[in-house]
Amino acid sequence: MEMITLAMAKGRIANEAISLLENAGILFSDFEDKSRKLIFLDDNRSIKLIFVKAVDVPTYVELGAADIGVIGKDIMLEDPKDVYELMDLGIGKCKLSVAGFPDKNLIDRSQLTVASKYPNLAKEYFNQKGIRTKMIKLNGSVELAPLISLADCIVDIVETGATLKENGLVVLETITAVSARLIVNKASFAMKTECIQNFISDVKRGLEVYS
Ligand SMILES: Nc1ncnc2c1ncn2[C@@H]1O[C@H](COP(=O)(O)OP(=O)(O)OP(=O)(O)O)[C@@H](O)[C@H]1O
Ligand SMILES: O=P(O)(O)OC[C@H]1O[C@H](OP(=O)(O)OP(=O)(O)O)[C@H](O)[C@@H]1O
Repeated sequence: MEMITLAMAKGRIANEAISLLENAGILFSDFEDKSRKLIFLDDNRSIKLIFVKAVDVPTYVELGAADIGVIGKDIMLEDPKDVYELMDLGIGKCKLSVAGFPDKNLIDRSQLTVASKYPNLAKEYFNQKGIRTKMIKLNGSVELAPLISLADCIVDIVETGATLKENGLVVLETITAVSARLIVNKASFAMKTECIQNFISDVKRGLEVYS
């Protein structure tokens, strides 16, 4: 049988995705969360799991280095790629939000300095509201930016809200809900149709058990 290459990022999404695959009968018995290994085969040797950085997952899939990927919708919105987005996996749930100090009325402002890991998405969001932005692209600890007057507000992921709370910030606006998606390389979908369809049916079944 043909092998499918599946790309995902280590960390929170991988742990949930591997449990979901287990429910679908796709077992990665060799997988260890703490391992530094980057490639794992499933027990049936039909899926090759490769670990890449989250923002690189769509690139691997677009270029065909992976047939399938599991990736947060946030990453797809920030940097859309030419791939099929076939399924909402319902894991990695969080919200993309505008956050800042509770007393800031941002709606009245005509120009804002915004810090974010998602500069394209954030710029478009404020543009649609007629607010001009100076975007500051950060790669982590985004909540720090308003605290040290680097930005008026941030656009970032909020899950429990603990990071905002501990830093004296609040959600000012919710942009969109986010969850992990299954994306597929277009040529792979045409050439490995049966394999990929079988994988998707397994995952759908796994989702029913998982949820
Ligand atoms: N706190 C969170 N709760 C739930 N899902 C989250 C949370 N933070 C991020 N995510 C989702 O999980 C995906 C991967 O997040 P993760 O933190 O593992 O990646 P990253 O921060 O880009 O990676 P790295 O830690 O390597 O910089 C995000 O793109 C988003 O869809
Ligand atoms: O609402 P919460 O449950 O607190 O989760 C939100 C936090 O999780 C993510 O950060 P991550 O852990 O990826 O760290 P980072 O600062 O390196 O991006 C996100 O960027 C927020 O900072």
